[in-house]
Amino acid sequence: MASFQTKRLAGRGRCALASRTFSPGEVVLEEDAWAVVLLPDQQGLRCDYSLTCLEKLLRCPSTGLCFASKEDQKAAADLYYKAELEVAAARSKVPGANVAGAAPWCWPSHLRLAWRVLQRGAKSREQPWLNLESHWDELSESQQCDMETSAARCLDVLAASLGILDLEEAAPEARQNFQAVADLGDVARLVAAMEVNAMTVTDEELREIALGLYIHAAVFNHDEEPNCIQSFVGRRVVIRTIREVFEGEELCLAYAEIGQLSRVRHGNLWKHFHFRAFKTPQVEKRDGILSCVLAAPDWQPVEHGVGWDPDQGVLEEGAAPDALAFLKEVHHCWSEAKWQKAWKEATAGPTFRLGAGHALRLALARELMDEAVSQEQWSEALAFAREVCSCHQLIYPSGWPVVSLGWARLAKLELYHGHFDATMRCCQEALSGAPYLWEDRPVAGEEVRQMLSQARLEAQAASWQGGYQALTGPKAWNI
Ligand SMILES: C[S@@+](CC[C@H](N)C(=O)[O-])C[C@H]1O[C@@H](n2cnc3c(N)ncnc32)[C@H](O)[C@@H]1O
Repeated sequence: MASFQTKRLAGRGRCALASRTFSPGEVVLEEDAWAVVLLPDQQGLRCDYSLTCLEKLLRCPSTGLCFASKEDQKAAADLYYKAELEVAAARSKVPGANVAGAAPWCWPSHLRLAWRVLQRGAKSREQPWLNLESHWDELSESQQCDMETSAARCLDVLAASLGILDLEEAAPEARQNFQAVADLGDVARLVAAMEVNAMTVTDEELREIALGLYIHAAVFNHDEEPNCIQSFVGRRVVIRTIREVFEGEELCLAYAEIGQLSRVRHGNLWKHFHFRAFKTPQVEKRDGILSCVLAAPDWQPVEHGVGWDPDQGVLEEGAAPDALAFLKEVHHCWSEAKWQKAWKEATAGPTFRLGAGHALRLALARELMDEAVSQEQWSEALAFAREVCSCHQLIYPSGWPVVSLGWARLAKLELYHGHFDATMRCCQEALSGAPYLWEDRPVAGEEVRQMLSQARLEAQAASWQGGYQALTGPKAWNI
């Protein structure tokens, strides 16, 4: 039985409704991408097909695409790579003809994804994108015009990939493949739908690496308190429940960072997904923590804290002027990468300080932790890793992956410092907070379990010998 049924609900479009009751951590959907593209900064570092990160990749001289192995290259060839090679060949034979402008592998990520989706559809003569929400009617005329221009480019490239110079004279199979998807209006809607439906693919450490279209996962709506979470294993998405979900309840994901002030998140949801999100009591509470500024002499929160966002900086609306000036000063140091100075001002200033879960405090603690790790300053790294974990606990719901990853990193540093009880606590938090997280990260999960048993043994030995032994330093920083 399918885990969910798709139904249309007023004001929400298609929705995924649970077909039965689910326990926390159960898989509700596992799906291969219909198409994926690496983000520009990952090209040349990862396999274009499997998304594996490798030092040595096979590089295609015609397209610049890189692959981890001949098998990956072959799998990509069947899906999209052969078509892109045909485009490269057409471009080199007749410069400019039919394939004007930059090659598709140089296009912006969403358009590249649309092209790969279209190409696969032509080959299989299917158009699964016709069901996707595109918000076409809500786009401005100039946006629609841009989408149509992009659609025409996709169709030009598709024709080139099929060896079509003149449709009338094309080989019958190529012509039928092309005609199966050639409606310009539909392709323009496909381009628009990529903005709304593409999922950001992340690696084991939750870094953004690719964009993917997942036809079934695209049914899941957003919720401010989602009951499901997605993770990625190569090109595959795995969606799991993070709490108990009852039969008939809607299965939802978070489209945007929840450890961010709601006004920033809601603005982005409106801009990119065309719907209004509302504040829940938990969101109000989280907003208060993320923007809390403390004032001397008794270090009580100022009445209106000051929000901050890495892209938008200090958010002024409704803020107390002197607290605002304080945050601007800290932000100024942050923007100039003066992490230590910013941290001092933020946490040891005479008049104002940042609350324990303030968004800027978390951003600074993360920067300082990473910097200390890269410089192998392990006691600083430990101090900031602790800060990061305590900020996480205040901000994120339990079971959130970033929280468990934070605990796993801290465990490593605690172990290095011979703090075996703390290591055990961190490992247990990492493993129990989001047990499902480690299923998709078997190597990292094994590392956490090994740290836990090592810390247990060391703690026992220390209690017999009355002291701790020096340990070898953290090896790879891969969790
Ligand atoms: C990836 S699609 C999700 C499935 C979509 N409902 C459909 O009909 O295909 C994203 C779109 O779903 C709608 N949506 C998602 N979450 C929503 C929510 N919480 N409230 C209202 N609409 C939502 C918005 O139109 C959004 O652009």
